[in-house]
Amino acid sequence: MGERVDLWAEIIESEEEGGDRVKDIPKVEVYQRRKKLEKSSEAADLIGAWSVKGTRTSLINAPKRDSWTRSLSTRGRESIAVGAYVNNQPQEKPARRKKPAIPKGKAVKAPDFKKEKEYFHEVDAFELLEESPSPKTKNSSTWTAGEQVVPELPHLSTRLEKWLISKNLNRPCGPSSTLSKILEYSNSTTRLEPICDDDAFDSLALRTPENSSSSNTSIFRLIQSCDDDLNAEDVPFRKIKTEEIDLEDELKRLSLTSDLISPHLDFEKSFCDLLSACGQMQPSSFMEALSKFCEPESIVKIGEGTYGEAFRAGTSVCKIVPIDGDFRVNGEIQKRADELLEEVILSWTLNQLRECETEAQNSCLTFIKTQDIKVCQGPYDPILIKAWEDWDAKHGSENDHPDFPEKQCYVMFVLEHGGKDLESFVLLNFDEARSLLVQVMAGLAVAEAAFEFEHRDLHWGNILLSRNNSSTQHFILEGKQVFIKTFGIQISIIDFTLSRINTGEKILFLDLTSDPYLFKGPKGDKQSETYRKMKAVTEDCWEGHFAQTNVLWLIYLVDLVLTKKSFERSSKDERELRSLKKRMEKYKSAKEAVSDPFFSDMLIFQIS
Ligand SMILES: Nc1ncnc2c1ncn2[C@@H]1O[C@H](COP(=O)(O)OP(=O)(O)OP(=O)(O)O)[C@@H](O)[C@H]1O
Repeated sequence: MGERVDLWAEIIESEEEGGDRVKDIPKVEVYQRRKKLEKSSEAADLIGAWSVKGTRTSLINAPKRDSWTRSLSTRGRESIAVGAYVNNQPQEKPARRKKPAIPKGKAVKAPDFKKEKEYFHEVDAFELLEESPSPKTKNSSTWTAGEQVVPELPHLSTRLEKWLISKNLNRPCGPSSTLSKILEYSNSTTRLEPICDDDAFDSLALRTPENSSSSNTSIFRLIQSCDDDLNAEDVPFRKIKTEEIDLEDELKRLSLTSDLISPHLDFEKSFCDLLSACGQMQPSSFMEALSKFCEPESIVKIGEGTYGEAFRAGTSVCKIVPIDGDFRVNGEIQKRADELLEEVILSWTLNQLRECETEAQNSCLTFIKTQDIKVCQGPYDPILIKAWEDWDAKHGSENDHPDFPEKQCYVMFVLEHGGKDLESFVLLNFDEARSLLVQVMAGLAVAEAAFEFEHRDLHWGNILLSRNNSSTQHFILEGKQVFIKTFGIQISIIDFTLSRINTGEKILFLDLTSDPYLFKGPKGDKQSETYRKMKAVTEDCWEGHFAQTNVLWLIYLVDLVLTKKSFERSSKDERELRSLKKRMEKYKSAKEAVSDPFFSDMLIFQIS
């Protein structure tokens, strides 16, 4: 147990002595959209304020990713709570910065903040002045949620947050429940309804624009259950519930152990939500998590990205992404729990497309299957380090050697093995090339129809291919059953970091305006040009739905097949590809492209 401290005394002391220091801390903005960071200036300042740990490099002196290829780093995933908006029209291109419409046919109820306001007034009145008489709260923040504005940030949370941030303390999630419960209250902008029903997580993972109701906005505020009989690990989602909090009691127990305190209230909440979304009460060790999928000794590294290291574990692939650390990894600021939470939700949402029930309106197998997601903690296991070093010796890693401290946290995505990426996959003939194009196009069309999905980063590293014995694949697009000729090729789309989706509850997207470097890739390079075209199409309104971005990536793909992939083909085949590309330029969505004559003899519509 850590040393006992008097929390209020420390808060007061830090506000009195360290006024400047507190001022230097980034202001806590609750439930507001994240401020954009210019990579060069503001981000650098922010990074400078953090402690940056020296990183070891790989064995082979491979070139590290340059700033352009590393450009994902400053992106902050943002989301819009669908329920907060009232525009119920089908989505057209919205005006710049206008909030997008919610899915069709959903009644929207504006959140009721009255109760919270009353509640916080009560909290403020609750002898806080008596307990902490001197310092004044200088900055009162503004909460925004949809169109609602609640102009008072509760006194309690403001001061606690500042103090905690200034302490930069560690935050093991589980035991700090006393504080996190209070934070939960302080940060909440939605009704404090219990979410102890069995469907709490189902509603998070399985809601679609078609079946969602606007009432369940509280699903992102899961609090861990403290039931003693729950196994700490792998708690089923239905066991997650809210607790009734006796605030008076909590305040009386505000003398906390210093090693159980979060550095950031919102951060703590995100981390807890992330754990909840992964069905955990606390992070697992790597071995605990990995041993469910394979003999740990058999683990081999198979690939790497800017953020993720991919390992084969049995028949699955584990992509490990470090999070929340205060030092850079591979030259990049580590992603935060809230960003990963969104990627987790996005992955589970896309998984729903794999369910091919009779009443399904949209279904396909094109997006990689997410089998499990776990939060892990600890340094890299020696087995993983060996696998990393073996790969480095063979391929020369662009990433840093994985030296992580005891408290490092990660998200581990357990995915189906999707095969080889398009960059290295050898297409044998025109039929295989057509199969690639039609499957990507149909998959995007299905995801557009189901979730207004846009991938936004469909370069050849994010399309995996494998061969199998089947000749067709089943899709359902807006209720229509379609069989697609595959010529024995199976496509899997991965990496949803930049993707935009409407889950029915929320619109999840990444504000790419915060990453100007993404649009500064080399002139004439197809991938860089595609980012620039996306920017033109969206007019930097990244939260909006512009299915045309999917078409831009399809055009990129046709270009790539024509210019970068060599396979057996005739000049007629090339002509067909070129005219497909031309026609594509007129389409506004992948759904429109389905009816292109290029694909007609590959699609077999089932007449019901
Ligand atoms: N399910 C999978 N099956 C096979 N290989 C995979 C799978 N997932 C990832 N990989 C391999 O790992 C590499 C890195 O994965 P991914 O692109 O998802 O990581 P990332 O860090 O998000 O990348 P980026 O740099 O684009 O952000 C891929 O290019 C691929 O080679």
